Amino acid sequence: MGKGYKVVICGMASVGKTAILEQLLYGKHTVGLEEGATLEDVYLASVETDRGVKEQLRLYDTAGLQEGVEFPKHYFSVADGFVLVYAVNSLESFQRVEVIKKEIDTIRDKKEVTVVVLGNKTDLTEQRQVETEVAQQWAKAEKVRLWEVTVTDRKTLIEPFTSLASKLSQSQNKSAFPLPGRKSKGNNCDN
Ligand SMILES: Nc1nc2c(ncn2[C@@H]2O[C@H](COP(=O)(O)OP(=O)(O)OP(=O)(O)O)[C@@H](O)[C@H]2O)c(=O)[nH]1
Repeated sequence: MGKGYKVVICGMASVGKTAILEQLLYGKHTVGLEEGATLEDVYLASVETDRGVKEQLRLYDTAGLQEGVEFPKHYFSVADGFVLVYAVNSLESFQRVEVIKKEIDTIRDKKEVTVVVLGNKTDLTEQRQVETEVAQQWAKAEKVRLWEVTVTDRKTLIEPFTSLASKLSQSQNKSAFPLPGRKSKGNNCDN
């Protein structure tokens, strides 16, 4: 078992942050049910990386951001990673993710953080306001990975969190004990 990582889930209100976590971890969210707005909840998850190692993630489900309210800065000091969530049926929620990503970039000089982006609610095809192509181009320019997902299909949620856990463990291993002066021969034993 590896060390734990703190991951903050953020985005506008009602994009499905809580639903994603409940569905991913317990497979039990029923879409469309009215839920109270989140203040902050912490979920503990054990996620398998692409190397087959289990990593502990502490997932902080944050309060949905309201119009004109900034993302609380104290999360920046605790987070090892971020999951930015928008809903594909809300252009405003995508624009909000763009803003949060810029804010995260301002702390990157001081700290290494991993960011992944989820475009949720793809089942609402008729209501789509954010095109896949536009979102993916933005993600490419920002050098982050973006997945379109829907809580109605739990399978879509697995890969983003596996990828996140893998990136977190890679980046921390990279920075934990650098070996000055040694060059990788491409086939080194690191496990
Ligand atoms: N159709 C559809 N509805 C979804 C999906 N994901 C979430 N919802 C619904 O959207 C509503 C809001 O979901 P929440 O998980 O409460 O959203 P949130 O982002 O945690 O909201 P706050 O706690 O206010 O920040 C709920 O009724 C969910 O069932 C989805 O993929 N498709």
